[in-house]
Amino acid sequence: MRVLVCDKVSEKGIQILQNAGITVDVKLKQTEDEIVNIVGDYQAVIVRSETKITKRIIEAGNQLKVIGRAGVGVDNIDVEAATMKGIVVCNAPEGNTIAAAELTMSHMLALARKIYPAANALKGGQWARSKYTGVELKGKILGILGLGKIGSEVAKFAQAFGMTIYGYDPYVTEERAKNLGVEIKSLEEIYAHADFITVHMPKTKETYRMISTEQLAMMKDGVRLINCARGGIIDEEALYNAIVSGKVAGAGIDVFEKEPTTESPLFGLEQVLVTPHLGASTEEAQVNVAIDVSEEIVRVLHGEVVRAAVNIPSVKPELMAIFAPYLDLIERLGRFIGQTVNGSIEKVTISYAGDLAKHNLNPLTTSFLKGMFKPSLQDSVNFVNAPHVAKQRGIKVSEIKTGDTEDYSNLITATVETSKGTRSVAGTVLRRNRGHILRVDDYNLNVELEGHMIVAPHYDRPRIIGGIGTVLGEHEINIAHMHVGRNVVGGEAIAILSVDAAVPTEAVKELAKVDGVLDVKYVDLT
Ligand SMILES: NC(=O)C1=CN([C@@H]2O[C@H](COP(=O)(O)OP(=O)(O)OC[C@H]3O[C@@H](n4cnc5c(N)ncnc54)[C@H](O)[C@@H]3O)[C@@H](O)[C@H]2O)C=CC1
Ligand SMILES: O=C(O)CCC(=O)C(=O)O
Repeated sequence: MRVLVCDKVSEKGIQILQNAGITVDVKLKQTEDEIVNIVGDYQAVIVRSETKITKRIIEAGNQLKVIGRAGVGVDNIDVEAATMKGIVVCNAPEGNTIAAAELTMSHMLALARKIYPAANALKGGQWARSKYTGVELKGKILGILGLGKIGSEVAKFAQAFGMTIYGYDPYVTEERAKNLGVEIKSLEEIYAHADFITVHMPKTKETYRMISTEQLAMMKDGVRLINCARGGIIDEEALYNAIVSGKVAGAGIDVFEKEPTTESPLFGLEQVLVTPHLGASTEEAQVNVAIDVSEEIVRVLHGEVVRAAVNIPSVKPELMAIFAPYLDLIERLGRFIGQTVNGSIEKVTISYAGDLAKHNLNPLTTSFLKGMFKPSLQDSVNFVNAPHVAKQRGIKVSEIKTGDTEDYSNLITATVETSKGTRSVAGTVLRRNRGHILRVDDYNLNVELEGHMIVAPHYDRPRIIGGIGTVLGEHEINIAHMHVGRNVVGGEAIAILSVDAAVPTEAVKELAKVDGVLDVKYVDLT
């Protein structure tokens, strides 16, 4: 067996592979074409963040069984293409947490004390003390967006410096935050009060450029920002303008929208401290992630149970035939819920009625959790780690089994309680093994769970559905199906629309303004 190592990883990991009888070829800084030409000879590939494993490479990897990421983010790997080809993608989710949290603190301290411009000035022959007077961290408010592994460590470190921590993470409960000593706040509150803001979430459709001109304007004058997560979460052009205008006092940036890069307008500003994606670059972290990913690769190549795969279910083969359509249905119900609830999730109850209830339903519940977390965690949540992620966030998960199904051979009902209310959905598998949603809260309907959907609770009165249609029409979005559920004439109702294209944020905002519409959620099930 042969492994191709495309980015520099610790020798300790390579030794693990070699000790398992695997031939290791280290070929760094290869172009996509070069990798396409050789990847057919390998069963496994290892990368860090630099090399992109594209669909072309995956398609050329005829013998590929596993792609290992020596680190957390798998956004440089086409996970969907790998999954389609049955290739396991695994990562090393924990080995570099401390390294990234410590780099964040380094940026924070360096920004507070203007270390970078002061050092440059001194080396350039200027002994300029008063120009480089800084601020203290003690007594300041730190806003942490994303309270996962790294965000939580940063919270602990910053508390040791006497900072007050405000946190925002839709997937973390008040209780978990309290245990971390973090006060959960809305984004608006953090923007209004924080002296320092640091981001620690994956790059998703939701987080991409989530800090841009509008958000920067809401921030306290003289705020300092740090991005050691993913390039693009803070809009680079908007940040540049906010620093030039004096609104933002400084920024520490480790990651860039385009990487690698040696050119950026931000590089010309002395208030900006930049590092070339060094979050995980400590000797310790590199040993940790290389060991973790190499052990995982050995497990995959030896056909053993994998621990940190981001794209495979763990269902016994004999149950797979029964479970397959329901695994897909329940993951979609989870994705639907994950995109339509308000507030942080505290409790999940899944009720299984019908023949399914005879089996161990753990994989199905796990599939629901995976779907529910997907909108925020993207590919870093998987069948192996979804229950662990729920536990980490203090979310209570329970299953109820009953033989009675009313009208369907199997009916799955998922109820999610959040800090802001409860949402319940029910679904089943109908013709051609397609998943259908049959109930949302108290409203009965029957809609195929796929593609692009809009969920809009509203008052049951004239002109509202017309208003929704007009907004979609103005955005050239075609409505494929529409279902309206109501219980009392003239009371509250819900509209579920299946549309033919993605709904841009602007259109969602306009839909929310239609008179009588109570809430609007865009659900992407593509
Ligand atoms: N600069 C570097 O070299 C490194 C960067 N990273 C990056 O740091 C980020 C965080 O990593 P971990 O803490 O290990 O991941 P994690 O998965 O433990 O935590 C991510 C957190 O972000 C939260 N989140 C998702 N969407 C959100 C939103 N819209 N608003 C607020 N919170 C949201 C999730 O609920 C989760 O708690 C990842 O993007 C990872 O790739 C990780 C290691 C090194
Ligand atoms: O491999 C690296 O150096 C980058 C680490 C990283 O960004 C991650 O683990 O998400």
